[in-house]
Amino acid sequence: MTMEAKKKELALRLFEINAFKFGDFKMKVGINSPVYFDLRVIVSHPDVMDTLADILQEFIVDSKLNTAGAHLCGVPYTALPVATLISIKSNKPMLIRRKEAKKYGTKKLIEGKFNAGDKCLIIEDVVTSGSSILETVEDLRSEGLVVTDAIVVVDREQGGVQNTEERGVRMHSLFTLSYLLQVMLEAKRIEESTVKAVAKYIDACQIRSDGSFMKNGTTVVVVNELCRTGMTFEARADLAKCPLAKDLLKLMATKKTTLCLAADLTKSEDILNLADAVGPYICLLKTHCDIVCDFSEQFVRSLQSLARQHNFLLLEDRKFADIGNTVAQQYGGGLYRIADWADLVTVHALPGQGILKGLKSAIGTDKQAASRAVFLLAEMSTEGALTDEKYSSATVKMATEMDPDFVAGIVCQSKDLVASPGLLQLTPGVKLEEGVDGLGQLYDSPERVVKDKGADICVVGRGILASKTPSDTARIYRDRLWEAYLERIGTGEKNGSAK
Ligand SMILES: O=c1ccn([C@@H]2O[C@H](COP(=O)(O)O)[C@@H](O)[C@H]2O)c(=O)[nH]1
Repeated sequence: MTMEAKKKELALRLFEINAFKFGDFKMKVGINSPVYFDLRVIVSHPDVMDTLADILQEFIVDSKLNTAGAHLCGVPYTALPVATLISIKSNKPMLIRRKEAKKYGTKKLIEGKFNAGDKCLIIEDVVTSGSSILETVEDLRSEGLVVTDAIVVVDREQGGVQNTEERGVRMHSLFTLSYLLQVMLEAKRIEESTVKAVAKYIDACQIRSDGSFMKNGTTVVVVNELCRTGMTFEARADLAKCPLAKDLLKLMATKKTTLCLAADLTKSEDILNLADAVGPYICLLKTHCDIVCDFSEQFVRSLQSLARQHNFLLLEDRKFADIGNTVAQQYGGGLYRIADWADLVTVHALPGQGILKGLKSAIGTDKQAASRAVFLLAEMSTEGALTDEKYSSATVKMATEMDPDFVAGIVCQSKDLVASPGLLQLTPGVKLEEGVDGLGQLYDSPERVVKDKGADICVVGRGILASKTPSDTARIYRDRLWEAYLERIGTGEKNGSAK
C-alpha cells in the first residue's frame, strides 16, 4: 500500500473513533471552533495507535531528517504513548519532559539519559498555535539539547508553522486540516458546506504564539458557522453520528415540522384517532405505554402503520433509569416489548454508561440497532428539578463521547447545553399560553422554547389534547414552531425577540 493510501485509511479511522469531529466546540483560547481534535481517544484503540506509530516512523524516514543519534521526546501528555511506540519500533532512545520539575530528589525537568549537544526530535499530536511544542523545546534547550524539528500528527493550520519557525523549529505534519477535510469530503463523510465553514474559520482565526488572534494586523471576530442553533436541519443531518438522528433531521427538514405530540391518553382507540388526525403535522409521536389501559400488540402495530402513513417516528417516553441488566429486560421484554416498536426511547443518564450498554444488548442485529436510538434526559421541565449543571453537562458528555451512534439527542431546557449539530435537542413544557400547571410543570411559548431555549423538537401534550380541534391546534403549533426555527437560522420573515 502506498503512503498516500495508508494516510487516507488512517484519516477515516480517526474520524470513525471520534479523534476529530465537526460542530461547535469551546477551545482553550476562549473561542468556539467548528472542528475539534482529541487524539487521546486512540489509547482505547490499540490497532489505531500501532498503525499511527508505523506511519509516523515511515514519515520520519521519508522526511529525510538526519535523526542519527537523536532522542525522541513526546509533548506531554497525549503524544507520549505514540512517541513511546515509535521509540520502540525505530530503536531510538526517548526523553520525557516533566510538566513541572520534581519538588524533591533530582528536581529534573527532563527524564532519560542524554548529554548536552545531543539532538532531540519532538513528537506532537495536534498543533494549533505551536505553543505546547515551544514550551517543550524551551525545557529541552535549557538542558543543552539541540532541537530543530518536530513531527506532528495534525496541523490545524492556525499559525503553528510560522510560530515554531520563528523559534528555530521546523514542523513536519503528517496531516494538515485541509487534507483531512478533503479526505472526509471525498469519502462523503462531510458536505461541502462543512468544508467551507471550517476553512472560513481557519482563515479568520490565525493564532500567534502568545495566544492572540490577528488577521492583516487587526483583531478579528471569529464566527463559527457550525453552531447548532444557527444551522439548517439538512446540514446538521450530515454531521449526525447516530443513523436515526440523521433520518429524523431529514424527516423534519422535508416535512417542515419540529412538533412532537405527547399522546398522553389512556385508551388505545383515542390515541390512534389522535395520531391519524395530527399525523400530518408532527415529526414524532410520544407515548407513555404504561398509561394505556388496553395496551395490545395490535395497538402498536396500528400505531406503526399510522407512523408510516404520515411519516413520523415513535418515541416511548419510558425514562429508563435502572442498571443495565434490568433495563435490557424492561426494554426488550415484559408486557410492552418496547424495543419491537418504538424507534426511540428516553433514558436517564443517572446510572452511568451501563444503562446504554444494557439497552443496546436488548436490540438484536446490527441492522435493527441502526433503527433504534435514545434521547438522554439532561434536564427536566418541572419546578425545582434536581438536574444541576454538572449533571446535565456529564449527560451530554456521555452522549457524545461514549455511544454517539446510539444517542439521537438530549432532553433539556437550556440553549447552550447541546453544542454538537448532529445531536437533537428535545424540549417539553411548551404551550401557547406560558405558565405552570398545578403540579409544577413549567410552560414556555413556542417562540421562546425555540429561540431562547434552543429546542429543535418541541413536545406538546395538553396544549393539543385539551383542544376541541386537535388537528387545527397541532397545525398552529407546527407553524409557529417552524417559523421560530426559520428565524433562528436567519431565513425567517420576522426578526426580534420571543413572544
Ligand atoms: O422534562 C420533561 C420530560 C418529559 N416530559 C413529558 O412531556 C410531556 C409534556 O406534556 P404536557 O401535557 O405538554 O405538559 C409529558 O408526556 C411528560 O411526561 C415533560 O413534561 N418534562
